[in-house]
Amino acid sequence: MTKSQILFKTATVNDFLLYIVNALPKLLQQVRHTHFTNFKRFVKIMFLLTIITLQKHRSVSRVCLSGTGPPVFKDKTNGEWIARPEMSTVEIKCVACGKPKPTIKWYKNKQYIDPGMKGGHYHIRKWKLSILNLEKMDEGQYTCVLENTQGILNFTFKIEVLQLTIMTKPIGLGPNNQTVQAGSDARFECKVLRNDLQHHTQWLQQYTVNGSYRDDENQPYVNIIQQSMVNLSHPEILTIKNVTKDNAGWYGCLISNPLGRYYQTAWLTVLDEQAEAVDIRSGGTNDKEQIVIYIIGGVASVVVLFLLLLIFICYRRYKRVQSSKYRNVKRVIVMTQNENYHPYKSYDGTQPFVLPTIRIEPGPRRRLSSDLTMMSEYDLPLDKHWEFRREQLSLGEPLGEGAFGKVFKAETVGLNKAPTTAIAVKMLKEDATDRELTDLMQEMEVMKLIGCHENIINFLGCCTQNGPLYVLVELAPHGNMRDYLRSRRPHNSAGYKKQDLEKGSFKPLTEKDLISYALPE
Ligand SMILES: Nc1ncnc2c1ncn2[C@@H]1O[C@H](COP(=O)(O)OP(=O)(O)OP(=O)(O)O)[C@@H](O)[C@H]1O
Repeated sequence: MTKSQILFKTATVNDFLLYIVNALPKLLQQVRHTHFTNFKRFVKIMFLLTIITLQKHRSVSRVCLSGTGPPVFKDKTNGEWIARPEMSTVEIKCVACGKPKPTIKWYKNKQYIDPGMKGGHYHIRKWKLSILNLEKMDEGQYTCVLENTQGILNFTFKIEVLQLTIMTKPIGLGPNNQTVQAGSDARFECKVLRNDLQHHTQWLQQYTVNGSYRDDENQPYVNIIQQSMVNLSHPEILTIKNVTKDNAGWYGCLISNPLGRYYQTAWLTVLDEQAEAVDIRSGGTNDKEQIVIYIIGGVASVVVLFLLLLIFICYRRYKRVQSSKYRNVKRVIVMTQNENYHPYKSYDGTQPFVLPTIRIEPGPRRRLSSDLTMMSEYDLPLDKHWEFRREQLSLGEPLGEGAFGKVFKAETVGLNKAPTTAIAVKMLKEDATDRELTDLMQEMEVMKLIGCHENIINFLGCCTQNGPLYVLVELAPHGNMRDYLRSRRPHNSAGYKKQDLEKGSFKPLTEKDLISYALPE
């Protein structure tokens, strides 16, 4: 036996034990499934030695008989139970004699193993079955069946795959430092993160000798205050009930197994009742501060709400003022003051006439009587000479529409001392603009300046007050000239031929008519 080997001579079942190797990693590189990062430190590895009990050899014959006979084992792997470590190779053989020469078949757990199957890790060659790179799943019963015409022979091996595991000392977590009030309970916890073997947990309390926690050999002075026992359900937890100031100090958790130990200490701080009282007082102070903070927060919220309300009220008032301003606006038609403007004189071409303009002025808007369906937002200048009372006017059918105005047929009472007179009334459309109003007024002013003539449609008067602007003109009984001429145009558009005109059912214009229109009377 060398330093790195151990030899068991004539091993017996009593040698079935756990063997722990304390070695440098470089000596252990041959062990499969081992990986070491620190090559300087010694490590402990545990091996399990398994002892296999052997069966008696059955009908194994080294010499084959020459005569006819059933299969007989000539050579066979010893034992029924074969244990091999993972990743190793196992080889079992069943060599048989017999005449005729027997055939061999292999079965795993009664399942036939096809010798022609490729890619697996079973290799069957003559009388041998080899299993390469053993895995846990290869465990099972392997049977060889030998057969000839004279008989049949079989044998079953049980193969077991052993897992080799590197085991370590326990790995733990905790305990942590604790701070508790005197009279309450302290609780330490020490978790076992890894443990490969049965472990033992102890809780130790360190004490001082001459003010020191350690002796001359730097070993702590300790008392065992709790350890694993059958009736202790949670040995990893240490509870110290009703702690006093004397309980303050170092506490250690010791977890040990055959490979080593884990030891960690934690400090217990015990607060006395005075400190608690101080704490309560400071807690009271905190409460007061919180109350002050709540009060300030509440007041601030109220102030913010008040400011928001104020802003809202101011905004509403502003909007009201704005809208009332708008409501009080009136549009005033202003005729530019010009002493050359003489509306009652006939226009001689030398005097400029004034253009009406619209000015927006603040002031209450005048409300019209309800019988006037069309409201007027305008203040038109009163021209007493031409102003006609609306009451003496009754509107009739529409005559036509222009670009900005519409014309209605109307009857007047008392105009030019006639009982009733049919006239045309020109007015603005509903959606007229300021510009269209001034245009209509301008048209009216021009007619006033032109004066009266028998060959034109004369201006008769106007309604400017208490309602929309009406411009009263003479009625053209045939409407406008274009429509009048078009409605009497011959259908063939070939011109006015005397014979065509006479044949027509309508009353077309004659050449005489056309000439009479062209010539001034
Ligand atoms: N005095 C009138 N007698 C009978 N019908 C009229 C009279 N004045 C206007 N009309 C009819 O009303 C229509 C519109 O007249 P209006 O004066 O508003 O527009 P226009 O002068 O024809 O066109 P624009 O306003 O675009 O210059 C005319 O085409 C005509 O058919």
